[in-house]
Amino acid sequence: MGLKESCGVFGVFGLPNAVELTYLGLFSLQHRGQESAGIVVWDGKSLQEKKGMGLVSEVFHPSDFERLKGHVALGHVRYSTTGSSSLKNAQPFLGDCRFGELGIAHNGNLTNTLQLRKQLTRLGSVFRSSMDTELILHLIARSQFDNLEDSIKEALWQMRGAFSLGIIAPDRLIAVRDPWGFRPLALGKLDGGYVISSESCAFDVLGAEFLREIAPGEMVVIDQNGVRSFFYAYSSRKAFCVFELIYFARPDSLVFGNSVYEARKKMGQKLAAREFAVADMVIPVPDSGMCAALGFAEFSGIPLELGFIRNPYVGRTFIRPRQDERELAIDIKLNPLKSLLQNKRVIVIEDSIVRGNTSRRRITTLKRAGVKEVHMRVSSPPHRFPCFYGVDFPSSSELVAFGKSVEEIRQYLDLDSLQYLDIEDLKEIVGNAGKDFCFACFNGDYPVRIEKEFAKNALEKV
Ligand SMILES: O=P(O)(O)OC[C@H]1O[C@H](OP(=O)(O)OP(=O)(O)O)[C@H](O)[C@@H]1O
Ligand SMILES: NC(=O)CC[C@H](N)C(=O)O
Ligand code: SF4
Ligand SMILES: [Mg+2]
Repeated sequence: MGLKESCGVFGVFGLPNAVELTYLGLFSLQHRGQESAGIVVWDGKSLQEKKGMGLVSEVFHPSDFERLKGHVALGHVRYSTTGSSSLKNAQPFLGDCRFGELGIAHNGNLTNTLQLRKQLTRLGSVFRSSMDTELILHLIARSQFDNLEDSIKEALWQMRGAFSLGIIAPDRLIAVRDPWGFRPLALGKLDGGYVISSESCAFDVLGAEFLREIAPGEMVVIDQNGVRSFFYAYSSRKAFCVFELIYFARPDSLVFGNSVYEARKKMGQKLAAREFAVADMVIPVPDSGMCAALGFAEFSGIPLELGFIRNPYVGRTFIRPRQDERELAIDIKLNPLKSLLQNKRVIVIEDSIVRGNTSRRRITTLKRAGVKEVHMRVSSPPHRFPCFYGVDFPSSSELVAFGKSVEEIRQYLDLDSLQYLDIEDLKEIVGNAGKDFCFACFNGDYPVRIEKEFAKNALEKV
């Protein structure tokens, strides 16, 4: 995992070991964000927090579980998309207002960030972070309503773009999904309490029961009286992020009504249905190419082999600043199995090619291992446009497929052949002809308008 992620949100209501459970939940969501992590707990009097830079295992220590006690907790793992990767921007983001202390955990990206920041600054708001997430807290605090739930609603009415939120308040946990439904968020039950999570895989680990996904435009309030839910807004256009199914989410999660594992296998099957190359074996690029490769091999009858051996101790390849160090890190992560590959014609299954650096390097190492022909099959269409909804994809000019035909990409990557998943096939796999999904990074059709001047560091300079 590494090049592109989204954040993870996890919360617990009504269980005495809420912090431990949230820690375990965040562990299962680690693939969604590796820059910083945090947990906030309601201890009956106030909100207590622990946040830090790095992985969940690096941020929390046994002593934190002694100090942080309570039955309501909210956690977050961050991959920055608005604002720098720094401690001031670690989440959940806390603030004290007339409704008491609030903590917000956000997955997504607001698309009217600059407009809201200008508006709030004019009203006298003072900011502590450079995140879009902080704007939400200010909007709630400034609401005309005299109760928290209506104030949150009023804030939500002013927000555009992608936001799956967990909000912790005195004795309350609130979960919200934006009306387009860009990012996932699910509700579960554990013993006498409730849990919310970006992905259902975290429920399985805790032994929690998956109740349902929170719906687009829905707000769920959990307190001593149980669970209440209502719709605060409606959009006829839905925009579930199709890339959650292709890459971000874990295969053992259920996202947007789809089993991620099954969806990925089908992507592989669709690729195989259009296959023309003659090959000795199919090899996945671990980790995320695995499920599609299974589907491809099953459909085509070409044997599946583990041509790349994964070093389980290598995580984040992208933090190496220098190109030569990056290449070394890529090589350390996956090593081609020479004895298997020598003189063979292989079909390599990858889930996506973004900048092309990783893929180019992988192909070089395969050739060095003696592979005769490398045919690459990608279980997504070519990435030609940036994402503004919670994934830090590079600008168009950095995308290897931008302005290039598939044949030009093939030449650039030095492949014997290259095929991408057809966008129509992808739409068929996700159901309802893809009408409820966002495909903007593939086709440039942005479901929610983007501010022209937006940049990841836009609030850094204001
Ligand atoms: O645009 P490129 O530079 O060619 O990179 C594309 C690769 O990056 C991602 O994998 P990554 O190694 O980050 O994580 P994974 O182990 O989860 O697949 C993705 O799955 C591709 O394999
Ligand atoms: N990837 C995300 O969901 C990021 C959430 C929020 N926009 C931030 O930058 O912190
Ligand atoms: S642009 Fe791509 S990554 Fe971003 S929300 Fe849409 S489908 Fe997902
Ligand atoms: Mg990969």
